[in-house]
Amino acid sequence: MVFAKEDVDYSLYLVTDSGMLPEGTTLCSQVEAGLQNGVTLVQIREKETDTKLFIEEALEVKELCSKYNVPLIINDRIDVAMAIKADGVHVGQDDMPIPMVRDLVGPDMIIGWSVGKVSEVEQLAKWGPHLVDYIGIGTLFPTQTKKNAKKVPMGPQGAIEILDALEASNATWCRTVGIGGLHPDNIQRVLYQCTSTNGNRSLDGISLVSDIMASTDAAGSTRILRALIDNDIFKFGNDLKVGNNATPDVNAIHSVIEQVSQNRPLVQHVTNKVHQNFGANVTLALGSSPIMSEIESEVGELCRIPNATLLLNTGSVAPIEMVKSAVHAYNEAQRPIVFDPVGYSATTTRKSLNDSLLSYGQFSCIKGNSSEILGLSGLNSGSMRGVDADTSLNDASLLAQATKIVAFKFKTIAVCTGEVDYICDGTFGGAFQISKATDGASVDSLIVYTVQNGNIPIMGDITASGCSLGSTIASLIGGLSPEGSVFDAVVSAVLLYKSAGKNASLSCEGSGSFNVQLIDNLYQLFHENEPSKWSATVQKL
Ligand SMILES: Cc1ncc(COP(=O)(O)OP(=O)(O)O)c(N)n1
Ligand SMILES: Cc1ncsc1CCOP(=O)(O)O
Ligand SMILES: [Mg+2]
Repeated sequence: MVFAKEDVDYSLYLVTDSGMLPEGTTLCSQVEAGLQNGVTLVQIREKETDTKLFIEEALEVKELCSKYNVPLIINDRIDVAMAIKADGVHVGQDDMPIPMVRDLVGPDMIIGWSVGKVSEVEQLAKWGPHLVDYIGIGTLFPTQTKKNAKKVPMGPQGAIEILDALEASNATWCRTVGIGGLHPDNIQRVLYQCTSTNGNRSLDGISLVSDIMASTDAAGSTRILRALIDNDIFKFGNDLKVGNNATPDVNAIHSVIEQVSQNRPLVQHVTNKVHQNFGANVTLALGSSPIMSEIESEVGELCRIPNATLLLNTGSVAPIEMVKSAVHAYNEAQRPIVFDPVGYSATTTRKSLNDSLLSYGQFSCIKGNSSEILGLSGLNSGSMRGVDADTSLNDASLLAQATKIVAFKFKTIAVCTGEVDYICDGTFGGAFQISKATDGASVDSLIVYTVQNGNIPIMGDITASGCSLGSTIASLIGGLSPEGSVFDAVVSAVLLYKSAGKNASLSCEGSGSFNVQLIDNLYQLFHENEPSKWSATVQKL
């Protein structure tokens, strides 16, 4: 044992598989390319290899690892690990029980365990610090590498539950890596989102097989992974800076509207049928260009148009593959997405659809009614009648807490709508730190803002009024110049929408003319750009 357990660097953990080597490469050439370019830990995982060959290969890889001063872990085969004096072993839930493994390998060898459930964390905490040294949390995303994987991919939210369980059981010694379907397009998002709710813990690294082992340029692939982990390239989310979280003043709001007027964003709507026409008119009233496109092959072009923004309203009937392509394209182009999880938890179908999209992308803003935000926060499974909010849940402190949880869990700006709107910025400026999470900044330390303008019950008498707040937020975020503040844009959008709604409610004659007057008022308030005259108010809770 050359490595002190506490010094092991888990940040880029390569697991091997000779079954996927590209022509002209070998197990050793791929591992060495990884080691030369930033792999910090290696596991030999050769499911199809006979013992004799396994040992020969393990000894060769051991020599390479020693050359680069990187520890070597053996998968499944405790006997081989002991025979070749590897630095550690990795076992899963169906392999040899951990206490037996520790008895065999002694106190110094690193033991890794695959974990996918909170109960497994509770078990490792009961065993105490001398049994499991690190866990592989997964399967995070779908993967072709692990044959007959029993577990449904857990996504970042599943990993957060595991990190929370480690904190709850005070298993401070146990290091963590995520595994399963990890590639350059998702690792920064995973590292960013996967933090414990108390802000103390994030993943210590990522573990992967195919991205390096199946690569025709393993050196180049490793360099990309390394740069992403080290945050040298910052690639996910949007290219807009997040504000300092002070309550936006009239000047800040004026500036947001001015930027939108100048930049005239394209707002791609993937939304439900009821919202399509009204949402397009709201977008036009705000000096922006709507496009109600659900054509998969054009999202790549649309997201690259300057100031393009995606409003994703999951009441949509667009095919899930199209929606995923759109999320992927906008994330890759670093353009904002506003996510409206319509009817979250109203049915199991909607819940799993929304959960799968949420695990698939990074969203600049998540906007929902009280039932949707409560459901997403996990504080309430969301008693929803259809897609309308359950107004019996309008307890201010509960809604504020739910808004904070959603903001923190998804590292987004969360908006919970109702008579009072709650807004919370949980983005931490887009930064992530391996192992350090948010340095103790927790759900509880987030600030919630409320936007009020009295009750406007007629808002509920027209269709798509909630969905069109989504269009408004998307226009204002999308219209920002690079130095603009996303938080200011979200608050401005909520203030603008509530002020226009109030004005329209005072002058209309019924729901029909309210519909028209809401658009008129949005148009007038936007083009006048005198936020000091707006009737809605924002304050820190
Ligand atoms: C780092 C890491 N995490 C998880 C696994 C999976 O182990 P297991 O569940 O035993 O499955 P197999 O790898 O044996 O198929 C791993 N190997 N490494
Ligand atoms: C071994 C293992 N355990 C859970 S997923 C997985 C395979 C990960 O492979 P890839 O990085 O190619 O998705
Ligand atoms: Mg195993």
